[in-house]
Amino acid sequence: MEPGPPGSSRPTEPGPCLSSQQGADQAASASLQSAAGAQPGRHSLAVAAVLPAGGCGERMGVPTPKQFCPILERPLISYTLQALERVYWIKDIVVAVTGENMEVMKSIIQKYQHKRISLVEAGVTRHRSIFNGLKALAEDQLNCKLSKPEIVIVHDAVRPFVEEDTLLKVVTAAKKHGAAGAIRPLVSTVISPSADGCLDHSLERARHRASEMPQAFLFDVIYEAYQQCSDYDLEFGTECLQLALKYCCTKAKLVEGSPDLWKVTYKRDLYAVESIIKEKISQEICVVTDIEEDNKYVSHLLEEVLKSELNHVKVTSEALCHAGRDLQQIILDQCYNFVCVNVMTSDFQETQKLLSMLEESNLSILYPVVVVSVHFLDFKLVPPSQKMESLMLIREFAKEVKKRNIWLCGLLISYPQYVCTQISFFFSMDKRKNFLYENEEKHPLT
Ligand SMILES: Nc1ccn([C@@H]2O[C@H](COP(=O)(O)OP(=O)(O)OP(=O)(O)O)[C@@H](O)[C@H]2O)c(=O)n1
Ligand SMILES: O=C(CO)[C@H](O)[C@H](O)COP(=O)(O)O
Repeated sequence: MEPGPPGSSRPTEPGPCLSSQQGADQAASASLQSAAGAQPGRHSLAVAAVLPAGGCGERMGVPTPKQFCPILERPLISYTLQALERVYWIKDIVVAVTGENMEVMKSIIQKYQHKRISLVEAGVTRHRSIFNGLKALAEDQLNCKLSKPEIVIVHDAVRPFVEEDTLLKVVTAAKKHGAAGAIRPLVSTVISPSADGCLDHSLERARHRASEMPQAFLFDVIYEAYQQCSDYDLEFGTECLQLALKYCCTKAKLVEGSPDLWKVTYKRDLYAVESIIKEKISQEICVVTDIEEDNKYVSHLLEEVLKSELNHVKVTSEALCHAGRDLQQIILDQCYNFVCVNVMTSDFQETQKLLSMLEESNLSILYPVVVVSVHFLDFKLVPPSQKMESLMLIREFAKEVKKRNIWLCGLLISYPQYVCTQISFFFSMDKRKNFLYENEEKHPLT
């Protein structure tokens, strides 16, 4: 393991930023994006990623290496893999893991259905792990199913919140400059102690930056740098961009990254990751209904109420008709919260259709999906036995789909009063996070 500087920690507050990318870089980025968009799967620039995941997480102080620590019951590395594999123009993702954890990693890939992943044996330091990943991508490897990319992204397995936009920026800049990396402003000032433990000198904070990940390189540049670098570099180095500079005279372009790019290092970082994930999956609600005019009106009303009450949440409404093509897109885009309206039918048909679509999509393999099934009944006309039946029916569905990580709750609304009732109900949607994760036992079934 590479030694880190004593007492180092990640920045927690934003500071002064470097100016944004030059116009030329933006134009190059746009052209990469449009090429990718215009020709999915036939993108001319071959891009692969190497993920070092062979550390033991000493600073975290828990027996499980941090990349395998569970966040909402799913290992941290699975979130990072998801973030990368969603970017379709990344062709291969090579993950370096220790022999000891190889089987664990394989089972994670299988369980969460990760795609385009190849595994290599990690080295004893991060640089050695990265080098092993690069070797697997180099074309001189015999019997290798991987092919040499033009650009390689290097990204730590323990930085789960990398966005496509950032990846695109570093890849575009690497194509132009040979190397590129994400940076963040420093929060604390960096000082140099002398041998007697006293201050030798202090660096001017505004002139320095924290180097984060992802980084990207022309493959030939970084592979050459790793082949040439000394054992000392491999043992104690912490900066890939520096290797490209030192051994290939390639000056990396520095790209401003987002605050979420920090490296999970200490135990408290796991709590931060969990909060961010909960926040992210609470940001969108889709109101689903069928094509009946009445239902359209109701869903529109719900949408309006939700929008006005939850102004930080994106609210969409979709019809469940014609095999729900639009809805399928919403599911593909990973919305995890649904309100399903059943007005005309008394047997939760719409909800059942939605549940089938969700189950087919495998969305809930990655995160819990919440479905609120709203059912309008005119209680004056409906006998109590039918009310009970409806309640029992949805309770049974709920039990069944819970096994597949779908949280279903039902809301029976007396039709003549439904407008008032729905308003009070949607106030409580704001509490989705707490409702989901903290009050598991109180899962309401109205
Ligand atoms: N021999 C190693 C050491 C580290 N890494 C990986 O490099 C990334 C960043 O390293 P770091 O945060 O230092 O991870 P650890 O070495 O696991 O942590 P610590 O330094 O606290 O022991 C992590 O994804 C880690 O798994 C690796 O692939 N091979
Ligand atoms: O942030 C970095 C980017 O250059 C570090 O090099 C990288 O994450 C290594 O971490 P560590 O030194 O803790 O192994």
